[in-house]
Amino acid sequence: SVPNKLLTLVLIHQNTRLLLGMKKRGFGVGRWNGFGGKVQPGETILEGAERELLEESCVRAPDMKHIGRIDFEFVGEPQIMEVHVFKATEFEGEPAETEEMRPQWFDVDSIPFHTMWPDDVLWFPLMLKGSKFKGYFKFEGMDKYLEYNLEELDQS
Ligand SMILES: CNc1nc2c(ncn2C)c(=O)[nH]1
Repeated sequence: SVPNKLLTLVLIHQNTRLLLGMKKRGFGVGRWNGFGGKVQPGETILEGAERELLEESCVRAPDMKHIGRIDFEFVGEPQIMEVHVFKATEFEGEPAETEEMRPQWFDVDSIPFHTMWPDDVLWFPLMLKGSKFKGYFKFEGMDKYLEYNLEELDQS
């Protein structure tokens, strides 16, 4: 049994637009996604999310809130990826391209799901409407999930 790999994912959702980044290298290269990465030793998950957002997009989002957790299992890999999802509405600075990501605004009605992780189309609606959620996906390779569960959590 291997401890989960802690990862972060930050979405900036401002009125009818959503900030995504085109991943230029590494895990998920070639797909639009939120900003994030590994949580480092000695930092909280929130600190990791703030650090990755700044590193990958050049903006800060002090009002980001934890809105969900999705565990990803990949067939044949013992370590589960525990992704903590954060959402912000305000940000400071100008989104700018970095070595990791090329940021771009999308209208919430035209999110490029065909060039994103296949699970995103399932949980993005929950993220956009402000629900808190918990999910699990079992992937076989990078393009197919074999099973999943996804639940909205009570806000009360
Ligand atoms: C495997 N699916 C998936 N993985 C992600 C995502 N964001 C970061 N990581 C590591 C995502 O949206 N889907």
